[in-house]
Amino acid sequence: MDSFAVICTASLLAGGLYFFVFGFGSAEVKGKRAVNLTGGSIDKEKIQDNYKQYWSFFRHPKEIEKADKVPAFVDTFYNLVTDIYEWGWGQSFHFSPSLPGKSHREATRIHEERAVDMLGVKPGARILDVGCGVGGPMRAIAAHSKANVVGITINEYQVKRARMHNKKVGLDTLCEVVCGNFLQMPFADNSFDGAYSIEATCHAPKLEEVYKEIYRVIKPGSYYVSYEWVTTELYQHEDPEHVEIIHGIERGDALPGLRSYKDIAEVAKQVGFEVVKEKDLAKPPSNPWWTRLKMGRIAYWRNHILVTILAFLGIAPKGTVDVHEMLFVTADYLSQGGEKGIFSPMHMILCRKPEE
Ligand SMILES: C=C(CC[C@@H](C)[C@H]1CC[C@H]2C3=CC[C@H]4[C@H](C)[C@@H](O)CC[C@]4(C)[C@H]3CC[C@]12C)C(C)C
Ligand SMILES: C[S@@+](CC[C@H](N)C(=O)[O-])C[C@H]1O[C@@H](n2cnc3c(N)ncnc32)[C@H](O)[C@@H]1O
Repeated sequence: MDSFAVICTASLLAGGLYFFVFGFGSAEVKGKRAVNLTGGSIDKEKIQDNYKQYWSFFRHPKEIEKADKVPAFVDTFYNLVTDIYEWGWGQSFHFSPSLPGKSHREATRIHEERAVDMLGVKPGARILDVGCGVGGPMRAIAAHSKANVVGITINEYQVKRARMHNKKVGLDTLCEVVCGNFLQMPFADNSFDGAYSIEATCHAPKLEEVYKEIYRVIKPGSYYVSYEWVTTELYQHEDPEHVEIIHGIERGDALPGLRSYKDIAEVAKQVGFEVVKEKDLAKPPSNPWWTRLKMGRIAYWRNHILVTILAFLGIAPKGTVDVHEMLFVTADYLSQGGEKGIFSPMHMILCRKPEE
C-alpha cells in the first residue's frame, strides 16, 4: 500500500471512530462524555463490589423491608448510574409524554414547567425540589417561574454535579442544592411556599414518611405536586408476566417496592393534605412516554460496545459494563410496563396543606 492509501485508510478509521464515539447516539445534547464515566463518589476499584452489593439487596427481600437501609442502598445506586444517565439521557432523570413536533428536550421541559405552574407560585417564592438529581428540572423550573428552588438529594455526587451545572448556566443565585435524606429533611417547619417531586418519592420505603416531611416544611395554604411511579388498574398481581415486569423495574431502578395508584391519594390525605387533583399523565390523549426508550435501542448497543472497550482499556471503571447492562435490561422492562399499560411513571397528584 502506498502512503496515500495508508493516510486515507487511517483518516477513514479515525473519522469512523470519532462518529461512533461522539456522533450518532441518543437524542439529547449531553454534558457527559463516555470517556469521563465514573462511579460517582465510589472509588474506581470499588465499583464492581458496590454493584454486587446493590444486587445482593434484592436477594434478601427482608432487607428491603428494613426501611432504614433503603436510603444508603439508593445512594449506592445513584453513585453507579448518575454519569450513565447524564451521558445517555440528559440532566433530567425522568420521563415525559412525547409531544408531536417537539424534541425530547422540549417535551421534558414542558413536563417540568407543568409541575411548577400547578403550584401557582410567584417570582421570588421559595420552593422545594424533593429528590432533585443533578438538577435538570430545578433549572428549568427556576428559569420559568423565577422562584428560588432548593433541591435535596441523598447523593453527594449529584450535589456536586447539580451545583456545577447551576453555576455554568448562571442559575446558582436561584438554585440551591442540599445533600440530605428526604425522610428527615434539614429544613424548618412551614419554611417553603410550595414543593414538588419528580419521579423521586418512589424510592421512599414508606410514602407516608416522605409526604409527612413535605407537609411539615411547606407553609399552610401552599401546594405540593408529585409525579409518582405506580402500578395502574391494569396490573394483575396473579399474572406472572406482569409480576416479572414490575420486579424488573424495581430491581433496575432501586425501588423498595412499587405502589399501586390507589395508595397515593390515600397516603396524602392520611398525612393531612387536601387532594386537589389526581391524574395519570401517561393516559391518552398523552402520547407514549416510552417511545424515547425504544427509539434509543441502537444507541444503547453502541453505548454498550463503547463502555466495554473503554473498560477494557482501563479508561472506564470495570463495573461500568455491568451497570450499563443492568440499565439496558431495565429499559426493556420499563417499555413493556408502558406498552402493557400496567405501569406509569407520571401519576400526578396535586395536594394542598390546609390553612391553620
Ligand atoms: C426515575 C428514575 C429514572 C428514570 C430514567 C431517567 C432512567 C430509567 C432507565 C434509564 C436508562 C436505561 C437505559 C440506558 C442505556 C442502556 C444507556 O446506554 C444510556 C442511558 C439509559 C438510556 C438510561 C437513562 C436513564 C433512564 C431512562 C428511577 C430510577 C426512579
Ligand atoms: C430518578 S431521580 C429524579 C431526579 C429529579 N427529580 C429529576 O427528575 O431529574 C430520583 C432522585 O431522588 C433522590 N432520592 C432518592 N431517595 C432519596 C432520599 N431518601 N433522600 C433524598 N433524596 C433521595 C435521588 O438521589 C435522586 O436524586
